Amino acid sequence: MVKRFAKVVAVDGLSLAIREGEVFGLLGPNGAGKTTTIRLLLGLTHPTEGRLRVCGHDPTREPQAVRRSVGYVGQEIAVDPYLTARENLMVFAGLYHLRGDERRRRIEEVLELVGLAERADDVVRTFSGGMKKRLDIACGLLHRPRLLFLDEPTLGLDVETRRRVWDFLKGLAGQGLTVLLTTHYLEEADRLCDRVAIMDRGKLQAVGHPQELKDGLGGDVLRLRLAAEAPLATAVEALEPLPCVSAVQSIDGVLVARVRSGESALPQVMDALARVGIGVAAVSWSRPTLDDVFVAHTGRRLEEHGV
Ligand SMILES: Nc1ncnc2c1ncn2[C@@H]1O[C@H](COP(=O)(O)OP(=O)(O)OP(=O)(O)O)[C@@H](O)[C@H]1O
Repeated sequence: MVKRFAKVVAVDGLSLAIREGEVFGLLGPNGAGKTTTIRLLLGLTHPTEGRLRVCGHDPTREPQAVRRSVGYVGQEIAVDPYLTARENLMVFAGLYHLRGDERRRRIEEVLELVGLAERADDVVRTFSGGMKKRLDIACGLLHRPRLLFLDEPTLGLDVETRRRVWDFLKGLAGQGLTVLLTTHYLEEADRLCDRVAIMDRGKLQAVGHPQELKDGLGGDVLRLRLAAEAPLATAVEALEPLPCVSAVQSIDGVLVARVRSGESALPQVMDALARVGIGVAAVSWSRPTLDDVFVAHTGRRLEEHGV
């Protein structure tokens, strides 16, 4: 599938199949094409090339059928802070043409599901960030969708609240709902998603279970901060021929080398750098992270972290 805007190819040859009941994450930096992908799936914009199907329907030709089968929760909190949780849900129920007993039943059902039944008649202004997000999600679940789209579900939430939202989303998926979310938080992709697709500049770089993607790199990742003024290109050239180094890149001023074992490679790496007169200011190594997977595919980092 391709989506081209005037000057930008927002989605470039994306091919994906999401499985029923999984939490699937689209992971990538700003501008990677994640939101555009969700807008395509919702039928809010149409592909320039290619076709897609959502719950058996073509969003371009049957947008109503797609919208009946899916729920959408945007980046911004959509609920009105001056209404109660129940009043907010009444507004959304109106959008879905739910009336009378059916409306009352569904509202009770989603309030239970998101754990807000006891706060149903409190104004949203008094809710925590996580509670507001859960109410937002409740609005997206009122029409009992099979698939829920979440655009950056924990953007701007603190770490503790973020974890609580993850647990809650895992619980929903455990009950059979399929969840497709976008994120640029590595930890979110790692902890929450059954599978992730790493996107960059509209292109799919890798798809798989987070652990599988990390294991795919093999070995350890060695990070070296060189002494001031040391030429990174020379350092890369010095390490490339070493048998213990399977790949080496300079990323944001840090030398990143993939090695079988950090501990055994380190002396050889230090020797090779010393031979070309390069000093090392700091060293660390670890098992690969999803950031390393991103680096391996794009040559850039998704998240900042030091050595
Ligand atoms: N309506 C539009 N018109 C022109 N360009 C667009 C439009 N929508 C998106 N783009 C461009 O397409 C690219 C992908 O944008 P998109 O919003 O899908 O990325 P994203 O991964 O969701 O990023 P973010 O995390 O910032 O939301 C960007 O370069 C963006 O500027």
